[in-house]
Amino acid sequence: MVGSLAATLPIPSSVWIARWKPLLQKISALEPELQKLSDSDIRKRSLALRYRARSGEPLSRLLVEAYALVREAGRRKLNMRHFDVQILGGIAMFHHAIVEMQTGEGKTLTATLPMYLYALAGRGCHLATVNDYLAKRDAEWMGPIYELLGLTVGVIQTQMSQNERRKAYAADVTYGTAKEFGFDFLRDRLLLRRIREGQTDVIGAMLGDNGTESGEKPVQREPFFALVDEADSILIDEARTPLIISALPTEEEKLAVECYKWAAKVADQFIEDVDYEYDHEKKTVELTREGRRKARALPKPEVMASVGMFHIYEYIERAIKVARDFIRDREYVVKDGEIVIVDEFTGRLAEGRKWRDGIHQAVEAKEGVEVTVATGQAARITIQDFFLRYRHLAGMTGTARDSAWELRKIYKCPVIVIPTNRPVIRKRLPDLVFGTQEAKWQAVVDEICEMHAQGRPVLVGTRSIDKSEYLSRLLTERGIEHQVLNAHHIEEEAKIVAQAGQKGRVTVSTNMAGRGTDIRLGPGVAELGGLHVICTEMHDAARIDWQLRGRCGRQGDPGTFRQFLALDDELLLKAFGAKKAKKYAEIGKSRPGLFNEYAPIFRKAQKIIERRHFRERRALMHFERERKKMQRQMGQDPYLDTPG
Ligand SMILES: Nc1ncnc2c1ncn2[C@@H]1O[C@H](COP(=O)(O)OP(=O)(O)OP(=O)(O)O)[C@@H](O)[C@H]1O
Repeated sequence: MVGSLAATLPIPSSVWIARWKPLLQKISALEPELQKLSDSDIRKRSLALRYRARSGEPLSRLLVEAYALVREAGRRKLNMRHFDVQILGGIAMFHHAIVEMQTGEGKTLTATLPMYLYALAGRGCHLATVNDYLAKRDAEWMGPIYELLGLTVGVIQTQMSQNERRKAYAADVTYGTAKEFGFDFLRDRLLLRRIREGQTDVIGAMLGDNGTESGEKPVQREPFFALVDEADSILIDEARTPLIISALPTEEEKLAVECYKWAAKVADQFIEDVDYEYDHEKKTVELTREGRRKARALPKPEVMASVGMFHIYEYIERAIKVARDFIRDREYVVKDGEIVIVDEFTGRLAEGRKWRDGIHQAVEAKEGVEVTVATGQAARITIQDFFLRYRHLAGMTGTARDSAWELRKIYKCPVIVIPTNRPVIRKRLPDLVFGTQEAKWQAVVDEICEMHAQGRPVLVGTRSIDKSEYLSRLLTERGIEHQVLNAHHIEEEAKIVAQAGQKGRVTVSTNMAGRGTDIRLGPGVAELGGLHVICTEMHDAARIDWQLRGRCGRQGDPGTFRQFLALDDELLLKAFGAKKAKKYAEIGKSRPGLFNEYAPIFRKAQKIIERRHFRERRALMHFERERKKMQRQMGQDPYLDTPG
């Protein structure tokens, strides 16, 4: 049994690494012997290990030989021999750590080590990625390693049927998104309840055939080992909204749909400070007496006669809030007649996710797409609960240090920082603070032009799709050829990002578009200074800023990055509220030039928001915990009997 490192006090990464060095030496010592073996002998050695694991030998005793075999398989099949630092990362993940390895250090290859070792137990291992494309790419890329070692690989893709999923889960290792793993768990849970409630073949169930009359069976096995890629994104950023499967609408819910639609239509008739008041910090809308009067007077469809005025006020307030705060192509996109949330942290499309408290429906009504009902959840689970169900959990990411406390506290996973294979020579150019947005964007364009003239590739990160497009227009005006990525077409964008290191390339992207794709420098680019990354705004979390900055200077390449800021950036409004933000904006307008002396306030603002988000996540966890406790006492299933 593996001891959990998190049970002990935080121990510096360097101490752990020093402890694991002897293991690394033993793994390396096996190399000459393994290199002499034929492919079929390698497989035999692997199958012998599998036999020992399945006979109950602790996996920790098999680690040295297992990792040596995986290293040899990587060398033979992919021409990539796991670097020593990758072996150390693999050891750490075996011990339930979230490892921090910088961009381009080869996390995909590192993952094969713990995946293989845990897979030997024959109980299934899941590698959770952030999107379908990466799941497929990584499974295909790493497949030859597992195959040589006699293990099978499965991939889960969103559009797959239940049968295809079951097959993929039956493989020794399964790659898929965290979201699909979570939804499959919920669907299985619903199915098992149907089976239990007798809507199924009773004799079949008695024989242990967990299936319905139509032959349906759960797709997943008992959760055993999960390795989470981009662990901070998945375990922290995405953990703020639970995964939800909706139930069929009731009459009441159909009426609610009418109310959403009506409110969306009338929202623009309400005027700020006359009909309603807006609190910038809390982001709440409250109708004034005047506003309420207007709401009562407005004509309404007949069916709404049975809806109380108090509820109608709420529908209107929500519709106004959505009209102001939820901007298309920033907070969300409309894709195939559905609202898809753009993750506010990562700029990535969070398909399948929904805002809570009727906000999602209000946005649907605003965009005129089909309004899905808010209540009637059939099943739900939070990301925290889902991953905590695994017996063994580990993760990897480029940026975990800042979240170490939270990861340790919530997931019981220590964060271990793995040194880079080669020294990092990435350089930070001094931050620049401008008075206004206009001045900032002009300076961004100037810097792009300057770098472009030198032939250096430039990657520009923006916080939202509309800002990417705005910058794109400015660049077109200046005659600079460029590519814009906004996480709409993940696969194509990954290909474009892969080219972002070629001479003279300019790539504008919301922070995370094309994430997980390696940016290799084109010929002659290293001599010019490597890739230059421009960050046009600071994010709500420092971690996200580092994800973007880390895209230059990979694997010891040269590279630079610079942070651009403006005194009217949204970050300040979000952190300090309207009054203080206005003060800064006015200072910004008072004179031309730079305001670099204000640079520290941006980090301060970021810290305020980070703390606020953390409190929100903690509150969600607390609420879920209490709810589950209560439901268990009532004999209910906390994942299925969810209150609306
Ligand atoms: N041991 C190795 N030997 C040779 N090349 C390697 C090795 N490990 C990784 N690489 C190469 O390094 C590159 C980066 O790998 P990978 O995309 O897995 O990085 P990453 O750490 O996941 O980065 P990101 O943070 O962008 O996801 C790949 O092109 C891969 O081929």
